[in-house]
Amino acid sequence: MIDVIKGLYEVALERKGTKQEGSYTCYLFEQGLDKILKKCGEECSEVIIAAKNGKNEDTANEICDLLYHLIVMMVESGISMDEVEEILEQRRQKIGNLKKFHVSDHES
Ligand SMILES: N=c1c2ncn([C@@H]3O[C@H](COP(=O)(O)OP(=O)(O)OP(=O)(O)O)[C@@H](O)[C@H]3O)c2ncn1[C@@H]1O[C@H](COP(=O)(O)O)[C@@H](O)[C@H]1O
Repeated sequence: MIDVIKGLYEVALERKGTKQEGSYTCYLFEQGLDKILKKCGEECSEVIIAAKNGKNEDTANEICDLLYHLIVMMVESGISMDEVEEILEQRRQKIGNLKKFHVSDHES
């Protein structure tokens, strides 16, 4: 999966650098960060609704929409894949992340 995501990031970077006729990614970059963030918000809500509806195929599709728009947002904001990967890798070293207040929230 990480290779597909990295590939998508590369395509988005390319679209940011070179305008291409009929490209939805170029359209998003032209519209700017606010539009991209709006789409991230919409797609996030659609993931939640699909998950709540319990149809995994629909949810998986919405997750793909969200991932795509997050990647466009990363490119627009200048956040690299390596940056995110490094944070995920650091977190992977840590276990036992449940905080005490989470436990008491759960119990109450
Ligand atoms: N993964 C995606 C991807 N996921 C979703 N979408 C588009 O995201 C849009 C979301 O649909 P919506 O109905 O929410 O939005 P809309 O009404 O079409 O547009 P808005 O006016 O709301 O912005 C659709 O047009 C989808 O086609 C994507 N568009 C592009 N990609 C990838 O980007 C690559 C380059 O695409 P182009 O930039 O179009 O060449 C493609 O090969 C894909 O790999």
